[in-house]
Amino acid sequence: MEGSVLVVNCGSSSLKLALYNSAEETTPVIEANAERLGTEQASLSVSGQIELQTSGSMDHNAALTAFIKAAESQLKGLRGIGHRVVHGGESFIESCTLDQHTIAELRKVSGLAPLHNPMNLMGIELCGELLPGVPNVAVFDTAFHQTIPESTYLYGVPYAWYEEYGVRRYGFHGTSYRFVAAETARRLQQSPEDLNLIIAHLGNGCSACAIRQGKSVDTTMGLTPLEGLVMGTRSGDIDPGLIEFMSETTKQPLDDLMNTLNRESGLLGMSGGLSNDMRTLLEAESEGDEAAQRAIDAFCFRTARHLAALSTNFTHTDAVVFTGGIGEHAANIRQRILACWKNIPYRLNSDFNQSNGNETGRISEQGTPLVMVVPTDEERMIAQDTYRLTSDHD
Ligand SMILES: Nc1ncnc2c1ncn2[C@@H]1O[C@H](COP(=O)(O)OP(=O)(O)O)[C@@H](O)[C@H]1O
Ligand SMILES: CC(=O)OP(=O)(O)O
Ligand SMILES: [Mg+2]
Repeated sequence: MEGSVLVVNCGSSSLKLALYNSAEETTPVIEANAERLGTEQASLSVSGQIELQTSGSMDHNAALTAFIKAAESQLKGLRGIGHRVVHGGESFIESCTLDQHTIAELRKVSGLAPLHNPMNLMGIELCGELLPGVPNVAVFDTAFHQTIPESTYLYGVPYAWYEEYGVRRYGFHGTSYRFVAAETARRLQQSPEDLNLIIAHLGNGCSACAIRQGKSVDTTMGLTPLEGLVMGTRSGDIDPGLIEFMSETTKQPLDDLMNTLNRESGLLGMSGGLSNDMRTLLEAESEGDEAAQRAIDAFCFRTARHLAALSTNFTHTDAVVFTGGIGEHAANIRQRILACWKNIPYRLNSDFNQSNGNETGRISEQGTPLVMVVPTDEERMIAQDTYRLTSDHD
């Protein structure tokens, strides 16, 4: 398929941009990676044929604007722009092209992914302004989880809440799971239909997913990307009664409490405000910081507990796969998570683990249950869908 496609992947505090010149390309011609957005320590780095390096105070909008300006000549005559959209609600079950009507529909579910959908919509609008006339495509995190059965996606609440308000578990990071499941099968030289996988996507947002024969059957995130594992700034699972208790005790309004659960909890909150970033916490821990250790220990235990729970979906698990920034790079964290999972004899090969996987991505000893590291590539998936949904000729 002809023409170039730009991919805009807005995470909660990151922005990944990639420009592809054809649908068959596995590596983009230009890549940009912005991290720690919304803080004083934000940075934007680029690889490929443009010059751009910025750091300091920067948000998603400033990073995307700087990139589009710097890459102006390469972005001429784009075939399409693919956007990651985290929450598609019940209306969007697969990738689609965007127009005023679909954008208005998306706005309605924005409150269900407060750290993401508003940024995703900002990216769509900014591209419409700075790159007018180019078709925009939305690729949803929720789409891959459409195969989760009702018994798994329902909460133990009145059924009318689901029927009337769409209260159910949706699941996120689906584009990542779609890529990693296919890539794992390719590396194992097996068909995805022959594999039962548990994938842990550990980045700023963290979730895990049970994939049976290529299809998502269970995942840890829910109605919103707040449920499940301990994350960078998000609490993950809590007792819902905690909200009433804290509201009555501290007289904080609901908005403030939700803000704390989304933006000031997780690794950041548990480390007493030290950091939401695993690299910083590991460094602090190695220097004897007890708060960092406490946060990391809780992160590892909660992750192991959820991975073990997901394994109830299978009679046999073919592989546990780590992905996302932490999953792909933090050997120490992978080792500690598996050490917390005591009823299965996972045994890592320390050379494989330290090098983030052998040639196939294996990190466990041969002859022991298979554990792998498989780097995700959400951008490539988004590019593929964008090529498919836009035409060869304008
Ligand atoms: N070498 C590393 N060691 C430990 N943690 C890492 C490393 N590289 C990245 N990370 C962590 O990965 C997380 C970001 O993950 P990433 O998947 O890139 O983010 P996002 O969810 O925004 O896409 C941060 O906590 C960061 O500290
Ligand atoms: C859904 C989600 O948590 O995304 P991210 O990891 O990019 O924050
Ligand atoms: Mg991410």
